[in-house]
Amino acid sequence: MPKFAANLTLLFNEQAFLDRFAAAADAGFEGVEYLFPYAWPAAQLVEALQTNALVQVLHNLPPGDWDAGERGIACHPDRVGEFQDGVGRGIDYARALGCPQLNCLAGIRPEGVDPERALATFVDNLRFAASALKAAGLRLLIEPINTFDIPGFFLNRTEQAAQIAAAVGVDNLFIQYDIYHAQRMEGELANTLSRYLPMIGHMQLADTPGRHEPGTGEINFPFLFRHIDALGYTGWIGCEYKPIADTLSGLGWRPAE
Ligand SMILES: O=C(O)C(=O)CO
Repeated sequence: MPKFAANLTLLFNEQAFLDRFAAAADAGFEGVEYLFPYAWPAAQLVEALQTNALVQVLHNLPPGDWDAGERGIACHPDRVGEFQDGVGRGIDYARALGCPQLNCLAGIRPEGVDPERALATFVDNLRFAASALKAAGLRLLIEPINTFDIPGFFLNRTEQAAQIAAAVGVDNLFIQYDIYHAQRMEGELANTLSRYLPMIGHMQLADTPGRHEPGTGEINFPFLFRHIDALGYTGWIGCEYKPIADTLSGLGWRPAE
């Protein structure tokens, strides 16, 4: 049986970030994930986890300048030193938070960098990161992301991720399979899960269209959860969706009194 984690980047975002831990616990979650811990002292996050009896199941390595539109620098040949420094920072936080795995965002291939060079850079950076994480007892993840949400993102498909993981050739690199991204990019959810499950270290979910909660779009989650169960997946599934009520209220909708 998989375990569901609250993604605090997207859920409970009517509350200040540090208050979302209590909201997640009140909602019944036992695990949380979020994009980046780096804006907060690790001690504050540890307190939020411990106070609410939560475990941290995932966060990302530093992504470069997120506010400037960067979505990872792992495929950027001119940022290798910064990437390696980020690996150390990501490990420091993971150790403090008790987080067992880190996702490495591939990044958007820079203008003028050919795909082969971007791929070679990504593979080398993953090999460096996997070695450093292994020494810390951590797993490294790579996540295919759809090109509608992040045009130009370097990693988009499950088979591509599997080939990259094979090229890196380490035993602590796994795929972060986001059901939402996979549906938008390739479909074939059940068969892909069956084929790649041994390489999948973490899952995330949202429905599409809209990236809202299951049951609001085209994905048959009851079937998919039964399938994931039958495959024997016992890892975490991050609930990484925008509550549809938030979206509707932004459009002027009000719940019935
Ligand atoms: O955008 C996403 O789906 C992510 O999980 C980024 O880490």
